[in-house]
Amino acid sequence: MSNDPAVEIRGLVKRYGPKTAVDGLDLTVRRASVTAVLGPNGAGKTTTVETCEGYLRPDAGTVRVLGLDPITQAPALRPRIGVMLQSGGVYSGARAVEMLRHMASLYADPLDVPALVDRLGLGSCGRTPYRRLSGGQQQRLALAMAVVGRPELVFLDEPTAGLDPQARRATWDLVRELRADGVGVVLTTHHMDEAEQLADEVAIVDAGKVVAHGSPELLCRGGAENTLRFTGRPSLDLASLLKALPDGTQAAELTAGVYRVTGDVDPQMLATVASWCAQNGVMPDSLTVERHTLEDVFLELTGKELRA
Ligand SMILES: Nc1ncnc2c1ncn2[C@@H]1O[C@H](COP(=O)(O)OP(=O)(O)OP(=O)(O)O)[C@@H](O)[C@H]1O
Repeated sequence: MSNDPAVEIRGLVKRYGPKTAVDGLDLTVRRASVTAVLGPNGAGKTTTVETCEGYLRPDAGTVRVLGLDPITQAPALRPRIGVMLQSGGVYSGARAVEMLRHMASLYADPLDVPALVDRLGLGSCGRTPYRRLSGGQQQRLALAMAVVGRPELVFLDEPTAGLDPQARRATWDLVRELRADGVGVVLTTHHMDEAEQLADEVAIVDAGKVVAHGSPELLCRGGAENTLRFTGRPSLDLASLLKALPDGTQAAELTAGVYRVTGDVDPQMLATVASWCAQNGVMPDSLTVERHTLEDVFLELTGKELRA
């Protein structure tokens, strides 16, 4: 398999009239990995993904998908990618399984349609016209259509929005299998747990730019300091504790006997605090490490106000 990136975006700009939806965005997506694109409403995620899919022409910058230009080399690219749109993109009168079979027939080496129908729980609605499917069934059919051709790369726009927990799990399992089979997956989501569960890389987009990019672990470690809390007797001498800890660490007594230490919380810090407690005859009733979640990092980077 090629080591070239699955997607390479440099300086992408996309405007709708006076509105700049994407504003100089850079992003590289590796092959055989799952990249989650997160961002507030209107951040430019769908616009970016649709540019990669060849539905939108960039106003500036370059986009390469599997090494190809999605606009000028669309005929070569289309058979190699799978696309699941937010709106489904399926003819409304078509029956679910017929549609999927038709899609499969367009590819040289498609997945087994009955097995896929079974996987995604679409068996009972196989003869139902698309417009009569429930929202969740439409989502699952759109996902099946995106993957049936065994693409090298799939774009999934909010694949689990509105799905029940079972369908969500089935979708996650399918995404993990795609990655294991060497498929690159780019998904947009508003579910932080989905990104934490599935993504090898997370790109946080705000106001048309990538404001953070890395593994969920890296973002949670680097984006914000973590916290250690412990309880002991009131009025401990925190100045002496801070002397034992690295520069930049902070400590506070939140309420009588409840302490918070903020900084680079690692095993060494934990050991230092425990040893300081031992030297000072303090028996902590509790000692907990509070890690920042992806949601904390997301809110820190993109703010807490609602977007228009
Ligand atoms: N066809 C269009 N015409 C005019 N403005 C548009 C069009 N499509 C998107 N926009 C605007 O561009 C900006 C980015 O939209 P986009 O759909 O890419 O955001 P998003 O990050 O996918 O949002 P969401 O999370 O709500 O799906 C928004 O301000 C949106 O209103």
